[in-house]
Amino acid sequence: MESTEVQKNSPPALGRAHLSHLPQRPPINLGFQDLSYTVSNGKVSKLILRGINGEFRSGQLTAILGPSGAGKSTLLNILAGYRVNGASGLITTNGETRDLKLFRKLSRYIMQDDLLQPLITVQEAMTIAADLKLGNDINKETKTIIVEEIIHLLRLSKARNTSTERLSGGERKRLSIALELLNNPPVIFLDEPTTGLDDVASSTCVSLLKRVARGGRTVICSLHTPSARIFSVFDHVYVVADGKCAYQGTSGGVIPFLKELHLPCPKTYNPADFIIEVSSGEYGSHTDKMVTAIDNGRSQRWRNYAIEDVYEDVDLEELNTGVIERHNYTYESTPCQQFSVLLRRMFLQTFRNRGYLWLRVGLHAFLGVTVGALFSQMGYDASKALFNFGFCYASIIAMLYTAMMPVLLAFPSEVLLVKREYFNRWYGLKPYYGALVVSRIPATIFFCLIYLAFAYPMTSQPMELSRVSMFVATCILVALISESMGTLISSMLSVVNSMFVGPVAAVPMMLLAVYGIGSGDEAPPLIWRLARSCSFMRYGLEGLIMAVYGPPREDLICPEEVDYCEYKNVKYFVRLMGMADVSIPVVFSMLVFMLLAMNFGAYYLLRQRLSPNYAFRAIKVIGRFVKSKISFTV
Ligand SMILES: Nc1ncnc2c1ncn2[C@@H]1O[C@H](COP(=O)(O)OP(=O)(O)OP(=O)(O)O)[C@@H](O)[C@H]1O
Repeated sequence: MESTEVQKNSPPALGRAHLSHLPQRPPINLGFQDLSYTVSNGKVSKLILRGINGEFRSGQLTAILGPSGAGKSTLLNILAGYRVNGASGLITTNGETRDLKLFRKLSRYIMQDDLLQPLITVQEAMTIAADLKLGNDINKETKTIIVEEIIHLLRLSKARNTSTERLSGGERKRLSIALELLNNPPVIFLDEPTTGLDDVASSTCVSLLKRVARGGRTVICSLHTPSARIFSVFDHVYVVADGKCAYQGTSGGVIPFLKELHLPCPKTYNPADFIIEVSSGEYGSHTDKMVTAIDNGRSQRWRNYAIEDVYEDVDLEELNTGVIERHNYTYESTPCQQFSVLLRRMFLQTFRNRGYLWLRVGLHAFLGVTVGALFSQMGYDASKALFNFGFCYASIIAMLYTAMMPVLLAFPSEVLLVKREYFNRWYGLKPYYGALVVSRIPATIFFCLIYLAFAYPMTSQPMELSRVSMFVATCILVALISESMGTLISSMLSVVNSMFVGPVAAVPMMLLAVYGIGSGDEAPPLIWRLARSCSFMRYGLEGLIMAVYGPPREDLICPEEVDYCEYKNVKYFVRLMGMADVSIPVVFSMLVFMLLAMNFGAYYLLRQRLSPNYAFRAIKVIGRFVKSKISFTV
């Protein structure tokens, strides 16, 4: 109903005016002078950008071209503020020194790899992004109109109900751009937006970017080798060669520029290919000549050469009023709104992943039945008390692995997505992390219950409500802590490293949980007692033993065929396990404390991964230095 209304409202012709409902932003001209960038990998430093200059203007579509390894991505990363350390020189916005913090709020960076949230449709992705990025100041109807305008502009109407993982390469690229257009950023950086697209898709994508630029935005793309047709669409071309500026001006100015340097472009040749080949040294070393002719980017001589497309009609003032400082670039939505939108998105993705959900249901049921069968009816059997202890131990190990492993597998990829959204200021990290934790709780509880629904009755554990609740609560807490431990580990590591570190880090936890058990009242040495108090598995095990054997419990039943049952008396058994002094409130307090500590740790590491503080940057530098010292050249 709503969408038909919007379609009726949406203007038939597409153009700049279509984005009329977007929040207004001031135009930004981005300049840089004597920009250099050095990377140091411990042993040697490498100068990648060498004192280059340039200006990228509002309303124009700019291409950064150059041979492979020339420094295009580096320049883009530095201008976007994605890389800061090692850069020197002056970067300006509208003639004033760039305030990086403010600039980050103004600009959006669309990376090459088109990371998109899975399991949601294009329409849902746009609506969720609009809720996050446009906040409550804009009403629902206006948000719908904005979403429709952008969907039309980027020609995504046909794919609106397609899930993001089923989109074609071109559609993914256009959706990435559409998502970032929602709050009308004045500066948009795109790292190789045409990579992986065929000629037609590349051409469509670049034409759309030009229309976006015409709306008063500064659009800057790094490109590899554009076709002649695509090349001619760009208003401004900036060629990087060996870290220096080899040309800056219009695309039409390339041939005369090279002709002046006695480098005539063959008639049938693509000027983009030709200038890249010349600057990569294929026709001899002409780079220095080009750099001198363009004064390493200072010369504006070719800036307006043969401009065919007159865009004075674009009323930038009308669309973009005010100066940067007058705009409020804090998050458009409150942390509570961000939390609720993100939670909605996470629940939607969880429920959509039906196959995976059923797999987990099946695996937990299988595990419950297997463990239940292995320890069948041992709960009241005095001759099998030690085995029943084994059941409790097996249960916390099952909770550890079933909760931690999925996180270790999925979270490293999720971090890359979060990095993109966080860098482009969709939301703050606190609402994101809060939503992440809350969204996982129902599934974790549900899977725990499936396991216990089989394992607990099959092993004939006591059916008193208080004991059942305590057993269930302990298992759930252990699963939640394990999940947070998975997040903590995988927030900093790749999938491969997480999958190695996670299980290895769990081993000491498991060993410490049972260290010294069986020695009765005799306490282990202080150091081991301290180490044991760091293991959440220990408290988990104590919680489960107290749930099944804690006082008041009558003696266990000694089967007739057994002559003597040493552990008939539950109190004696508990004392022998070294758990006579275990206090249930302490066990639960420690589990809750460890859950909080693990989550704070995971949040802190995630924050450092996304925006490292000085200490973490120093650790990274030291790490790289150590790595370079211990690396051997074969
Ligand atoms: N952290 C780093 N350590 C060492 N060298 C680096 C680092 N980052 C970039 N470089 C080097 O800097 C040069 C420029 O890299 P950059 O990625 O900017 O090139 P590019 O022009 O985008 O290349 P391509 O078109 O192949 O992507 C390359 O030679 C690259 O090896």
